[in-house]
Amino acid sequence: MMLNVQGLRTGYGRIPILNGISFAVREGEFIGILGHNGMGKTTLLKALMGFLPATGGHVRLDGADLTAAEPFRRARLGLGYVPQGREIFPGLSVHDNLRMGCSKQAGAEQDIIAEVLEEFPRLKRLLDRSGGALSGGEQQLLAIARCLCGKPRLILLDEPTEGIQPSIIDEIVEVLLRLRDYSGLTMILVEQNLDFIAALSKRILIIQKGAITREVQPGDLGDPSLVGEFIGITT
Ligand SMILES: Nc1ncnc2c1ncn2[C@@H]1O[C@H](COP(=O)(O)OP(=O)(O)OP(=O)(O)O)[C@@H](O)[C@H]1O
Repeated sequence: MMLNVQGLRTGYGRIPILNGISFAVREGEFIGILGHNGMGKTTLLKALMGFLPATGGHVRLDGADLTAAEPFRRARLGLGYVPQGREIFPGLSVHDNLRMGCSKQAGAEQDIIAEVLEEFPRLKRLLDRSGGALSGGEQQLLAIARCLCGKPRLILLDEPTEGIQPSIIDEIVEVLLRLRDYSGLTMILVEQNLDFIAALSKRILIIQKGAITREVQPGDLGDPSLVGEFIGITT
C-alpha cells in the first residue's frame, strides 16, 4: 500500500472531529471519499497534509511513518494538495501562480510549466490574466495545475466542484480522468457531488461524523435508498 491511515484522530482545540479513520490506498489508485457538509472531509485532508496535528493513530506513506511530519516534508515526499476554495493567489497572474507551485524544482520551472500546461489548454490562453479575474472553474483548473507543478505522486483534492458551473465541471472530470488513466498518479478526492465522485473513483469510502462507515462501488451510487441511508443526502 502506498498510503496507510490507521485509527487517525484529530480535531480543533479540544473538539474531536476525526474519531479513528482507517483506510489504505494503492499506488495509482483513485479513491473517492463521500460525505455531506461537516462530516470531516476537509479535516481529514488537512490532517493527511500535516496542517492539523494527529491526536491518535498513524499515517504511513510507502511504509514511512509521517504521523508527526511537518507539511513541507510530506510535500517533499510527494503529497500534493488542492484545497477547498482553491486558494490561488488572486493578485498574481496565472503564470506566476504556476511558478509558485514549482518552488521545489526552481531550475526546471519553464519546462515543468510547459509540460503541465499541455493538459490545460484553457489555461494556456489565460497565462497573463490575474488569478482573481478567472471564473471559479478556471481557478479550480489553475489550482490543480499548480499542484501538478510540484510533481506530486499522491494528490488530495478537496471538493473541486464546489460552486462551479456544470460545463466546466465536465472539463475538470476530463482532466482528472486523463491524469488518472495516463499519469500513474494516485488520487484521493473528497466530495459531496455524487455524479462527479462516481465518474472518477474506482472505489468510494463513505465518511460520517468523522469515521469511515462503509465502502461502495461507483455503480452503487445509482441506488437512491443506499444513498439516502448512508450518506444522508438525496439525489
Ligand atoms: N477551524 C475550526 N474550528 C472548529 N471547528 C471546525 C473548524 N473547521 C471545521 N470545524 C468543524 O469540524 C467539522 C468537520 O468540518 P470539515 O470542514 O472537515 O467538514 P467537511 O466534511 O469538509 O464539510 P464541508 O463540505 O462543509 O467542507 C464541522 O463540524 C466543522 O464545523
